[in-house]
Formats: sequence, structure tokens, C-alpha cells
Amino acid sequence: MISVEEALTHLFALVGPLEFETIPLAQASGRILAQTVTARRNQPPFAASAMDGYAISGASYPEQTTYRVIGEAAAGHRFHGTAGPNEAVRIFTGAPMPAGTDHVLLQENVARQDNTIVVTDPTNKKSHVRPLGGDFQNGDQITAPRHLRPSDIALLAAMNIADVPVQRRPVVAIIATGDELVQPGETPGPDQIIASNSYGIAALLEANDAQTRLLPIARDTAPALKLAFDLAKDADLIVTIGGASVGDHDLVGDVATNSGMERAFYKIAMRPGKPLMAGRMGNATMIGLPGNPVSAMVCAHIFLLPVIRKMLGRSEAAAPRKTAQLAAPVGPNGPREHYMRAKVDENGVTVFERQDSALLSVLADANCLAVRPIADPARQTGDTIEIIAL
Ligand SMILES: Nc1nc2c(c(=O)[nH]1)N[C@H]1C(S)=C(S)[C@@H](COP(=O)(O)OP(=O)(O)OC[C@H]3O[C@@H](n4cnc5c(N)ncnc54)[C@H](O)[C@@H]3O)O[C@H]1N2
Ligand code: MOO
Repeated sequence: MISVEEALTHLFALVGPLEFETIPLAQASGRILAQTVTARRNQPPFAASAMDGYAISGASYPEQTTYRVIGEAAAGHRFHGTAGPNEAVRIFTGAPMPAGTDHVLLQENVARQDNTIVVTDPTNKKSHVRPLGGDFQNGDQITAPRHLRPSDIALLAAMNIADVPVQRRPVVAIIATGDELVQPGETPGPDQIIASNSYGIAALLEANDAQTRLLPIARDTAPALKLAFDLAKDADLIVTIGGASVGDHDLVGDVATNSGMERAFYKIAMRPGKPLMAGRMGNATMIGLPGNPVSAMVCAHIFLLPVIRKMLGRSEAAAPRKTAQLAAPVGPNGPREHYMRAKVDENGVTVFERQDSALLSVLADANCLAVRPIADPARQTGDTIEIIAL
């Protein structure tokens, strides 16, 4: 058995960043910017009014209190003349500042009669002008890699970048295996249960920028598994669930090898998740997850997500850990690194009593995994422990 750390090193060696693709801006939210992009314009492209009011020359103000209104500038429609020292141009928010002006009197601060305005409140001395390029300038960059949030989409749009280079999302084929499984919504036979892992894992991967394909459930026969691998061969990553252990019906490893998988490792000193396997299969990476529902989900957090992140062009990094204080004692750990279902809140970390890797209800109650090193002794309330957020 190898350590979790060694397994991650093997996995990182199996995958590299995928190529980028160019997609329309409207589809780019949530994607990872793959190439640094450069603004080819200034924003605003002209000095612009920030308020509705009257544009004047600030040099004369506030001594000058009366101005003659000589025209109008609106957003999208500049005033083409030049304002003299005691002249004003009616202006609206977003309009280019007319030649000869550099200051906007708020309309609330003047009284207008016909074509004359009189300043009624000279205390407001702000210019209310947005300088040319005050937001961004020609040549300013958004640096890759970057997870594009809605505010980035707005900035890209303002920069007039209509097509965005983003990292291609890895395609992950998910194969649930087992004679006992039926799909959610179907009627299980007396010895059957509902396939849950594939749905949980697909949800987790989709939330982390992968595209998932849920393949039909593969029965516990070599031809059924072989067919599943054939169907999955165009994926970037093939994830099997179950059939990974040592039972007579655990055929995934053998069939994968017969289908051309070059194994990188099998079995890790981890709990849950011991019978994990991985290797290369044609152009794809294959990861065989254990069937126990919590084992599969925990392995997805600890191994699949870092692999997906590397495929998306991010640096090689294990699931991020934080430290927290125990809110209740925990017993000693055994010979495998233990990822215990736990809850963290303002009182600290409480490790759940029931840690069987079949218990999805316990996993759903957990908001973190408390990580116990190999042979970690019993720990007391207040001791520091590492956790991984779920
Ligand atoms: N003699 C030994 N037995 C087992 C060992 C061992 O070392 N020696 N390891 C145990 C550990 S640890 C695990 S984890 C499991 C993993 O077994 P498999 O990967 O072969 O998984 P299955 O046997 O196919 O299934 C285990 C369990 O999970 C249920 N399952 C499977 N797939 C799904 C799915 N898609 N959705 C929901 N539930 C699923 C399946 O019905 C079984 O109950 O092996 C131990 N045994
Ligand atoms: O290692 Mo198994 O994955 O404990 O349940």
C-alpha cells in the first residue's frame, strides 16, 4: 500500500493541463481563463460626466455663479462646440465632457431660468468627472489562469473581448458497476439498491468545472465492463465505482488491464478508500474508486478534484487543509490515514461516532473531513487537528 501523498504524486504524473478553447463571452462565467487577455481600449474612452447637471470650466468656479447654457451633451451624443469661461453645457451621466469644461455642477445645486443657470449651492466642489482610462487603459491585462466570476465577465465585456480563451473542461466518464444497482427512479429488485455514488460524484465534478457523462450501469461481468470501457474511451478521465476490492465479483482491475490499462498503483493506506486504483488507458486516465458510497465520495474529494484542477491548468495541489480545535476527544488511529466525517462550527470540530463507509446520511451531516495521520494517538478536547472542508 502506498500513502495518499504518493498516490497523488502518481496521479499528477498521469495528467497534464488540457488545451484551451475559445468560447463566446456569454458562456464564460465559471470557466478558467487560459490565456492572459489585453484591453485594446480605454474605459471610459473619454473624460465623462459622473452626474446629471451642467459642464463648466472648474477654473472659474466657485467665484463665478452665473453661466449661459449653450448646448447639450448626453451619453452617446457629445457636444461638438467649445464652452467659454462663463458658459455651461447641459450634461448627463456618461456623456463626454465638452471641450473647455472639466467640472460638472449638479443640477440639484443650480437654478435654471431659460438659458441661464445660477449656482444655488457652491459648497459642492467635487468635479464629478471620470477621467479618460480611469477604469482601465489600453494594454491593461486580466491574467490567466483565473476563475471567471460574473464581475470578470462584465470587465471582459467592457474591454470588448467577445471571445474568451478558456481551459477546456475535462470530460469525465463515470461508470457505476454492480449487479445490485439500479438507477434512481427505477424499481429495485429485492436484492438491489439504488446507484448513488455516480450521482454524487457527477455533482461534485460538475461543480468543479468538469463535464461528466454518466454511463449505463455495468453489470459484474467482464463483457459488460469491457463494453463500458469501450464507451468511455474518448473521455479525458474514466472513473469507475465499485468492483475494486478482492471479492470474486470485483472485476474492474482485471478487465481494465485487459482493456489496455497500464496501472500506476493499487491500494492506498487510507480510510476510507483503500482499494483505489489508477493508470493510463489509451488517451485517458483511469481512476477506479471503491464502491462503498462514502469511500467513493471521499476519494473524489482527495484525488479526483486535484486531478481535475491540474487538467484545468491549475498547479498541483492536494485538497486544501485548515487547522481547528477538537470540540470532543477522539480515539487513536490505526495504520491508514483516516478521513473522518466531522462537523466544524464555532465550538470546534466534532468527529462523528459512526464512521462506516456505507453511511451517506452521516456524510451528508458532515461539513468537513477530520484528517488523522497514520498511528495518531488519541486526541483530547482542544487539541489541534487538520480538516478538509466538504
Ligand atoms: N476481504 C476484504 N473485503 C473487503 C476489503 C478488503 O480489503 N478485504 N475492502 C473493503 C473496502 S475498504 C471497501 S471500500 C470495499 C470496496 O469494494 P469494491 O470497490 O469492490 O466495491 P463493491 O464491492 O462493488 O461495493 C461495495 C459496496 O458499495 C456499494 N456500491 C457499489 N457501487 C455503488 C454505487 N454506484 N452506488 C451506491 N452503492 C454502491 C455496493 O452495493 C456495496 O455495498 O470492499 C471492502 N471489502
Ligand atoms: O477503505 Mo473502504 O474504502 O474503508 O470503506
